[in-house]
Amino acid sequence: MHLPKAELHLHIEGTLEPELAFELAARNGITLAYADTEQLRKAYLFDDLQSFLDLYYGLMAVLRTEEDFEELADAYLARAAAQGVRHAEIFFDPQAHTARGVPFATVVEGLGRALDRSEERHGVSTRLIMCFLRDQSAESAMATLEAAKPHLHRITGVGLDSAEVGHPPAKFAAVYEAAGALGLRKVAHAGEEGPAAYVREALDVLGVERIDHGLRCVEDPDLVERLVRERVPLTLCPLSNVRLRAVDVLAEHPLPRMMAAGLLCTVNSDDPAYFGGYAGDNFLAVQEALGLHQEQLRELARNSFEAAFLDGGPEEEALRARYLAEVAAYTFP
Ligand SMILES: Nc1ncnc2[nH]cnc12
Ligand SMILES: [Zn+2]
Repeated sequence: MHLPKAELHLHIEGTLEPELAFELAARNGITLAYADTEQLRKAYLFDDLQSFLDLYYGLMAVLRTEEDFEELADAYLARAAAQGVRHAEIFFDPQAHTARGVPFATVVEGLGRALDRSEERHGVSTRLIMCFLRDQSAESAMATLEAAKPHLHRITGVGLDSAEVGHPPAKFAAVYEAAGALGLRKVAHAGEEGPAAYVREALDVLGVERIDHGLRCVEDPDLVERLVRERVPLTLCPLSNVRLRAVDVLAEHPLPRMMAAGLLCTVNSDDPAYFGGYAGDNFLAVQEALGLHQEQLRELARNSFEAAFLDGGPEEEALRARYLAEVAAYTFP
């Protein structure tokens, strides 16, 4: 049995496995540029974030109907549950779909159908976070927030993803302010490929509560001290960092140093279909490559529930307490 954990950094479109991509392509009459799943998998050799994003956005062409999004999310939840995920806060990229003519409602209602059944079917509680694509305009982000308004009962928060360098958080100050006014929670990718200054800006200008990745904060000791003091959670994604060359090899990942510095670290899978593993696989990989002890793994699991958006009243707090009790009671094999 896997250590119980929350997954807080997971792009649902990044869970599209080659087998499902071909199935959906056939169903929707789309021809992929790859002969088969094997050839597609061979294309998963990335030099950096952009080389991944090109493939990731391209393959989304197969996602067209509510059923497609429902199947995608249900398949992820089944896999996550099998690796100990008890709570998942799931990102989606509405602009990557609306730009292809797929309505916002199709995406969110399709995902929502799978999420509605998740506790019963998979034993996984869920939240949905819509991400703005930072390499698109601020106006497009604002229009996306507007399109989300009829669906806010399904959406917990907003995030910021896609190509980071050259697209600093401040570009999205107005849309984050508007999202906050609607009661949405705020997170943002920062310090994945971009500098530590982007982490600072995400906190100061956007008012985010968590930083997605945040890896490059280690280059700025004052920032590390602040993140520790303010207990800002970082949603790290170790296998992603290796595949996108943010670190050379997993054995050199700064996770142990970051934990030792007192940072509130969590371990997540980012885009597991592309980066070689789901949440449990990431835990196992850091245990092996970095020699983390069992109590450090337990700390990561505890952190994941502490950083989760499970503070919306007594029912959510009770759920969080139950998950934390499961972590405390877990015995390693
Ligand atoms: N790791 C990542 N960084 C930025 N944008 C993304 N979109 C999907 N995965 C991403
Ligand atoms: Zn990400």
